[in-house]
Amino acid sequence: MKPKIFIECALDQDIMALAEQYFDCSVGTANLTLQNKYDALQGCVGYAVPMGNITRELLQACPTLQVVSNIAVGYDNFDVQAMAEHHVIGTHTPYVLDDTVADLTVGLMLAVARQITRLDKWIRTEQWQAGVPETLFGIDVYGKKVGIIGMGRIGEKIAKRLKYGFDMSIYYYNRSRKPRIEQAYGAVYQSLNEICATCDFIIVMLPLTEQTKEIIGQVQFACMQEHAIFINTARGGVVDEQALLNALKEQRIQGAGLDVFTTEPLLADHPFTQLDQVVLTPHIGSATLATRNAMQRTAINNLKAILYQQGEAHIVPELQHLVNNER
Ligand SMILES: NC(=O)C1=CN([C@@H]2O[C@H](COP(=O)(O)OP(=O)(O)OC[C@H]3O[C@@H](n4cnc5c(N)ncnc54)[C@H](OP(=O)(O)O)[C@@H]3O)[C@@H](O)[C@H]2O)C=CC1
Ligand SMILES: O=CC(=O)O
Repeated sequence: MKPKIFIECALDQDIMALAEQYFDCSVGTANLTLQNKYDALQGCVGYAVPMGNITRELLQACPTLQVVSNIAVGYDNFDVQAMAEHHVIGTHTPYVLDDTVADLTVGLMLAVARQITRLDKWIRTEQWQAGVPETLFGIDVYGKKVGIIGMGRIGEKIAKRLKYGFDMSIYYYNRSRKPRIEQAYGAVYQSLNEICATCDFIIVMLPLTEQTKEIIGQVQFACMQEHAIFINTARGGVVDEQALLNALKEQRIQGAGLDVFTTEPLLADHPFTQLDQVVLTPHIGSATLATRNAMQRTAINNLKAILYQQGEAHIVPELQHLVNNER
C-alpha cells in the first residue's frame, strides 16, 4: 500500500504523476478551513504545503503525520519546536529558486531607482505631451554601493548579478563571515548599521526568525542616506513596517521595493500603496512557471526521500536531528 499524503495545492501534471507513482494522494484547494484541512490530513503521513502554518494544534489534530514538505524555501510557517516534539520532519525547497528570486530583487531595484512603474502610469494617464519632468528622472544603479543583509544562497546570486552586471561595490552583513564570497565578489563585511548608513541600496535577504524579527527598524532607517533605496524580498516581518513607512513618508529615504509584507495579501488601501516612490509586488519572488515547477518537484522528492528513504531530502536545519537519531 502506498503511503497516504495530502497536497494542499494543484500540482503541475507531470509532477502530480510523479507523486501518484509513489503516494496515495489527495489534493486540496485554496482557502480550506482548518477543520477541512485536519479532516483531509487524517491517516496521512506526508503533507505538501505552500507555506501554510504548521502549528502545535495541527500536529495534535493530525497524529499520523511524519513529514511536512514546504513548497518554499523559507519555513517561518513551521513551529519547529512543536514539530520536533511531535517527531515530524520538515523539508523545504532551497537552491531551485535562487536565481529567480535574485532576478526579481534586481528588477525591484531598477524599478524604484528609475521610477519605472511611475513612468508607466504617467504614459497611461496621457501625461506624455512634452518632455519628461526632472522629478521623473531616475538615479543610477551601476557603480553604486549595495548592502546585502543576509548573504545566503539567494544573497550570493544577488551579489553576483550586481557585481558583474552592474559593477557595484558589494557590502554585506550576515550571521557568519563568508570568505569565499568576499573573494569571489570583493564583498566587504560590515555591521548592520554601517551598511544602513553608507550604502546606496540596501537589500534584505534574511530568513524570518526570532533573531531577525524587525531587525531593520527605526534606528536602521534613521541612519540611511536620503538617496537610499530599500529592497525587501525576504519576509515582511524582518522589517518594522511602521518605521519604514515613516521614513518613506518623511522622505528620509528615496524609495522602496517590496515583495513581502507582515500581513499578506496586502490590502489595496494599505499606506504603502499611497506612496509613488514604492514599488510593490505580491510575494512573487519565485513565481516563474519553471521555478514553481522545480519547487513542486523538489517538494515531492523530499517526501519520497523521507518516506521511502530514496535520495536526499532538504530537511530544515532545526529538524535535521530527527533523522540523525533513530525515529
Ligand atoms: N520573496 C520571495 O518570494 C522569496 C523569499 N525568500 C526568503 O528569503 C530567505 C532567504 O533564503 P535563502 O537565501 O535560500 O536562505 P539561506 O539560509 O541560504 O540564507 C540566509 C542567510 O541569512 C543569514 N542569517 C540567518 N539568521 C541571521 C541573523 N540572525 N543575523 C544575520 N544573518 C542571519 C544566514 O547566515 P549563516 O550563513 O550564518 O547561516 C544566511 O547566510 C528565505 O528564508 C525566505 O524567507 C525566499 C524565496 C522566495
Ligand atoms: O517566499 C517564498 C519562499 O520560497 O520562501
